[in-house]
Amino acid sequence: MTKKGILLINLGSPRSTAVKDVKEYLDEFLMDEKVIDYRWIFRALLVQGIILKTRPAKSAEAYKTVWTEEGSPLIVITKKVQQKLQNLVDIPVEIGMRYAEPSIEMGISNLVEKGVKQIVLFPLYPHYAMSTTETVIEKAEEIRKQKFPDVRINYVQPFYNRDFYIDCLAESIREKLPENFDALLFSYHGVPERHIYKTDPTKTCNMNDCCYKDHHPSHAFCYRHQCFSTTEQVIRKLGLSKDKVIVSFQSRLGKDKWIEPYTDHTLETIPGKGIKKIAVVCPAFVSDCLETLEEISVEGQAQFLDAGGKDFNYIPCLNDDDRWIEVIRTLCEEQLEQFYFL
Ligand SMILES: C=CC1=C(C)c2cc3[nH]c(cc4nc(cc5[nH]c(cc1n2)c(C)c5CCC(=O)O)C(CCC(=O)O)=C4C)c(C)c3C=C
Ligand SMILES: [Fe+2]
Ligand SMILES: [Fe+2]
Repeated sequence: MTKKGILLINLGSPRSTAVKDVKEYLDEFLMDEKVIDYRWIFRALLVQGIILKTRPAKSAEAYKTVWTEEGSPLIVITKKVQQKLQNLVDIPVEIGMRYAEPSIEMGISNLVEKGVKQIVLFPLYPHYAMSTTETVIEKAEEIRKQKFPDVRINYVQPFYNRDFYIDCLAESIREKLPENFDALLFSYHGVPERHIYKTDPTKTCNMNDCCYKDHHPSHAFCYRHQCFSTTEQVIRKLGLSKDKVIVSFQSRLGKDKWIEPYTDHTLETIPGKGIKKIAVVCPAFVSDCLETLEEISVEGQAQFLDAGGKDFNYIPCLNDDDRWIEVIRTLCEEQLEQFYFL
């Protein structure tokens, strides 16, 4: 029988917190045309001519605040997930990162060395975005065609609307919710608004009245829609009323308009509206990383408290929670079964 394997893909982190390593990482990341979708010359002018002059030093300082003895939290957590999943399944499990190392090519190559010919590749993002799921699949296909043409890959699809994932996320939030809170903030990673129009074939998403309200399958490519949909499903499971819930989008970069509302603006304005005690969860991320541990737990908390907030509770990502590992296993098994129909 053809040997199968699983490849878990996450975003990736710099090799170390040295400014040169952060610069190399940001160069690869931001020169990806699915992330900064300008014509090459304009992307190079912006990234190499402007962003890489100052951002690496600033980001390196931020990375230092979250870095662990074993390395970047994102990579350390992804390795733990790999180990736990490996204990549950009897086929090889490897990891790969879209940027920096271990690369997607290394991940595929490690599986191929173990005799694997059919790979289930799992981009570890609940929601579809051009800058995440799409770039992972494109990169993996490029590598497969060039270096491993006799290998087949099945891709795990975005899972933001799968019941068993929503159950798992809702339970992990329920366990960490403080007894008293004025609001639960769902802060998702943002994307430039333009990306939504590029990837939503229906072009129906009106930002002021996001297509998430329609729950129509043809809107599945609207990232903002998917984030609101996740929130709606989770709060239904938690039995929370909508007036206790806020959605916002974090981590914007550059001068373009990103999807709104922005998390930093939200954290600075809600204390003035009487919302003083909050819990914050970041469901666009399945592993804690710079954007959750530093931008939200440290910077975001400071913004909220400076604006008059009193109590800030960060709810961790799913990380290596056993229930999440089960979700991963189920999603991978669905794709493994698909090989039998080929
Ligand atoms: C969760 C999904 C993510 C989306 C969507 C996303 C889009 C996106 N990101 C940038 C720019 C940066 N993101 C950075 C870090 C970062 N981003 C994600 C995830 C998504 N990004 C993660 C998990 C991380 C953390 C990586 C880690 O090592 O912990 C960074 C680097 C850090 C910094 O300098 O701030 C940048 C830059 C853009 C432009 C974008 C969509 C177009
Ligand atoms: Fe939408
Ligand atoms: Fe990002």
